[in-house]
Amino acid sequence: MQTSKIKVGIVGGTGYTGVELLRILAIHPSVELSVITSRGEAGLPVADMFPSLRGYIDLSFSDPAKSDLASCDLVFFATPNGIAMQQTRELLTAGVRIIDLAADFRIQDVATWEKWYGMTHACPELLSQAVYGLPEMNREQIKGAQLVANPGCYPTAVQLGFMPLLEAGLIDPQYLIADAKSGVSGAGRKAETHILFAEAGDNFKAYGVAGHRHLPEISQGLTNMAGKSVGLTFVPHLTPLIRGIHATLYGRLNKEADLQGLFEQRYANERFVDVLPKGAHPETRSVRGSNQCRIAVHRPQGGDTVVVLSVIDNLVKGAAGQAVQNMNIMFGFAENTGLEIVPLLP
Ligand SMILES: NC(=O)C1=CN([C@@H]2O[C@H](COP(=O)(O)OP(=O)(O)OC[C@H]3O[C@@H](n4cnc5c(N)ncnc54)[C@H](OP(=O)(O)O)[C@@H]3O)[C@@H](O)[C@H]2O)C=CC1
Ligand SMILES: CC(=O)N[C@@H](CCC(=O)OP(=O)(O)O)C(=O)O
Repeated sequence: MQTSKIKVGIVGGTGYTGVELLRILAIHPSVELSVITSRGEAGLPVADMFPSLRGYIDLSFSDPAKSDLASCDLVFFATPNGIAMQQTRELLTAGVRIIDLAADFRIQDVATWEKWYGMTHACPELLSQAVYGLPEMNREQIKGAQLVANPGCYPTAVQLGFMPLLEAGLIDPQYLIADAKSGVSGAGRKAETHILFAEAGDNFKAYGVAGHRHLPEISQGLTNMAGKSVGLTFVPHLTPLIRGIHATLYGRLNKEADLQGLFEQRYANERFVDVLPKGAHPETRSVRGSNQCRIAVHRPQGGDTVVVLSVIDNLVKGAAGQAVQNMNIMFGFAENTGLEIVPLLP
């Protein structure tokens, strides 16, 4: 159990997951924020860019190339894929622990990673020591980890929804369907045409049906849960929400079971997974701004198809909140420290 404050750095403080980390860490009692980087905004007070943080954060952005990350106890990378891996070896050698919110260390098989991410991995030798940071699955390994790969947003919602069923061997692992919808903040803060208000507003579309880079990440996790290979169809959609992911998951039951009881029991001790009463339909706004995943399990008309509904806030349980949950576990803080956030309504 760590008693003094830890020094924390954030690489990528101007993006959506970066500012969400700042919102949560600004009032975390065991954290002293010491570095927040931006390549383009070095020198600018953080609160000038994000007035929501006025009175909470006095630091200015610093240039990542000139920042003293090595003096931190922990560095979060809230950067695009392929950035954290360039500095990981050096930081780990300096004794700094790392949580990467991007995908550099999420997939254990380097050939699979290189195929889906279209780049050469800078430190494949470190993959075996990276722990996949889904606490509900890997809590014990996260405790001792120096390097945590924070899960993707869709992978968090999908894996938490399928986990009880696959662990119990209740569904055919070769026939899994994840139909998932994301808010636009999932695409990040950079300017891109498809996320302009006039393109994404009042619109709804699927994308990446032929193959999205979260497919191998989700398949890897589901394979570990099932103990055998899985067949997954994953279809993401873009919705005109700012925050939120809604995953509708389908599986084929291969034996009778009390599904409601199974989910309630599996997540009974999980602070951030809420199993709703039988027949409920979780809404994205019931988790907005919070680290909660809310799940409901259905069996339409009592048939052999199980339908799981899983909602998260992509920026919190799908990114920054889960990263702080992992930090709390790594440093021996109570797992919910800084994360008791009531969702925002309406
Ligand atoms: N948005 C979401 O819902 C989720 C995002 N993620 C992942 O988290 C990571 C961050 O996402 P998000 O915050 O949305 O992205 P943004 O595009 O909003 O922000 C990216 C940040 O990275 C910084 N950055 C970009 N290139 C570099 C570089 N070469 N060196 C250092 N810093 C750099 C940018 O800062 P500057 O240009 O000022 O230096 C910016 O602060 C991504 O890997 C994303 O896939 C994961 C789960 C959910
Ligand atoms: C709506 C949207 O565009 N979502 C992003 C995924 C979210 C994300 O940030 O990807 P990681 O979790 O891998 O980091 C996408 O589909 O590319």
